Amino acid sequence: MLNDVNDSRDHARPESDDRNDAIVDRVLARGESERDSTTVFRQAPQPPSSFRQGRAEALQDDRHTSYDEQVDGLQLEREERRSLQFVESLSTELEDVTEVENRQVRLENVVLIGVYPAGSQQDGETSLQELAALCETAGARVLEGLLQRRPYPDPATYLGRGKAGELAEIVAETGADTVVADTELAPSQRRALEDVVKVKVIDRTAVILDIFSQHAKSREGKAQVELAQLSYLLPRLRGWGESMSRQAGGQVGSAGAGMGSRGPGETKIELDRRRIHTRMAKLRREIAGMKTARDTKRARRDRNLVPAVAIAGYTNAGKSSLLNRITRAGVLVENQLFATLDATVRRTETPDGRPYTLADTVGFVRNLPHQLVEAFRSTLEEVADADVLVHVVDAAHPDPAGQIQTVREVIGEIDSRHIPELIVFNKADLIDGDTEIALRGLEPNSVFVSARTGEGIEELLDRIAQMVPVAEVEVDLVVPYSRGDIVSFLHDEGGVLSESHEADGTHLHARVHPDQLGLVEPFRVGGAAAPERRRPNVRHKPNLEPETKVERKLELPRREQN
Ligand SMILES: Nc1nc2c(ncn2[C@@H]2O[C@H](COP(=O)(O)OP(=O)(O)OP(=O)(O)O)[C@@H](O)[C@H]2O)c(=O)[nH]1
Ligand SMILES: [Mg+2]
Repeated sequence: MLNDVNDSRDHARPESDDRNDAIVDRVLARGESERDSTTVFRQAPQPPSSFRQGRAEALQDDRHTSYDEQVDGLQLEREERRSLQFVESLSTELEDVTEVENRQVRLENVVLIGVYPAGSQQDGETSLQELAALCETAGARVLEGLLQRRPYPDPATYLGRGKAGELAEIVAETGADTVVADTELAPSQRRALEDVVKVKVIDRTAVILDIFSQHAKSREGKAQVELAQLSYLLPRLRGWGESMSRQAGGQVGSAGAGMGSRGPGETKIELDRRRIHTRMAKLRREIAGMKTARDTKRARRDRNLVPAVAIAGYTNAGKSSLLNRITRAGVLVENQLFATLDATVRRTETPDGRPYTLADTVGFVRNLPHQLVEAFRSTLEEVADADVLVHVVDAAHPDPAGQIQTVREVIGEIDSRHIPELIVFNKADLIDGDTEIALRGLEPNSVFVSARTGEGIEELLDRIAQMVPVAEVEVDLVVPYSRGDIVSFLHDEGGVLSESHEADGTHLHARVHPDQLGLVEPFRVGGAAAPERRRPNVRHKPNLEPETKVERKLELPRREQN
């Protein structure tokens, strides 16, 4: 776990204050000279607690989480995760401050790199900010971010030759031990870049896989992540072991081996391909088995005709917070990317008392590794099988349109574009009027809410209620000619499927809302109800209290009889 054994740079580092000053100086100097195509947006690292605040876009400060705290049943898990982050020293073991400094728990200090084509600097920066948030979520500390403007990445070293040399200097200056590229690197690019910068090089996909492997809790989630990691590693087997052992000094396979190498770590990497294939096949079988159990559960829900609403959206948009706000479910809320990996399903009701299920789901992210989409397909089925998608968007994010597009792409990948979608802009407490107008222009039918303040939640619930399909019952009726009011009522409500006029009255085959069953009951023939089916809720009137509704229906025939 301790890296002082292997890494001589640690010993050579100045005291942290000096180090900060040096980095501040360098960043400022670079900012002034605005060296050609390299942008450095990263500020100097500060002490861990404040380091997180007000920077990487996906992360906000944690000061206001108290309302989550009250309802969150998973504080323990949260504490456990927090303890993984920013562990600076083993202060209980050693008294001497300087020694403590040197005996850092292995925690990566990373430098980020990205390449963007001319004209998309903003995109490049947003993406790099997000990569910073991802790295921090994985437990690393981000020292610097470099962007190079190039029409396309260098096929050999990703960054151009010259920039790669500059990167090597920065890595040496900052004492970084890992470089993270904002892309999916080809295995050969990674090796070539490692040879230049002399430290471990990983890519965005490896970071995301690492977060998933740290956060996976359920058996199914763990199996899915391992499968995704193995399929990512397979084409990268050659050369990986060699560069890893160079970096980690031969330490392999432990949780301390760092980002990109946890989970099925380096010991597994050394397995030959065939054994990896065997393992993958086994995982696939296991996942398929677990999927059957999940399907059964869902089928049971289906039989009860409880409509399903899935909360989908970009990672960190506030999906779990919304679920908590709506159902007081106690779902883990974290100012972290991919806090949620297992779908949580809760039962709740519309304001007029119709039950539906509400599922929290895994967040999406740009360039979500396709191995993960593949592996999480069964979890994503919670989305695919939903009757309504509540698509949560972080209103305060710099690029909400990009997030919406990314989420819709993934929704498309799992063949779910046909599901009615409600766009919900969350974190309304953080935006000003102009932003709201712009967002309304982007998505005119959207709802604005704040899971934090509760603003807009009632409107959201009404809108969901309008979209939740109504379970309907098909009935056969013989209505005496004296009760033409019933026949016209059914016609008005649009539920008549067939109608014929016989000697004993009007024979009707009709679909009725369960609330109307009492009304038609006296005229039903054939006993048992025909199978129920769902259809879109076109007739539902959300403002009607249940009592009023029943009254109205009972009154209607009587009144019109006379
Ligand atoms: N200001 C503000 N912050 C919010 C609001 N809703 C959620 N947050 C914060 O946003 C962060 C992410 O919230 P989560 O509910 O974990 O987001 P998520 O979409 O479930 O994220 P993943 O599970 O990681 O995909 C947390 O720090 C929340 O406290 C809101 O309405 N206003
Ligand atoms: Mg969540």
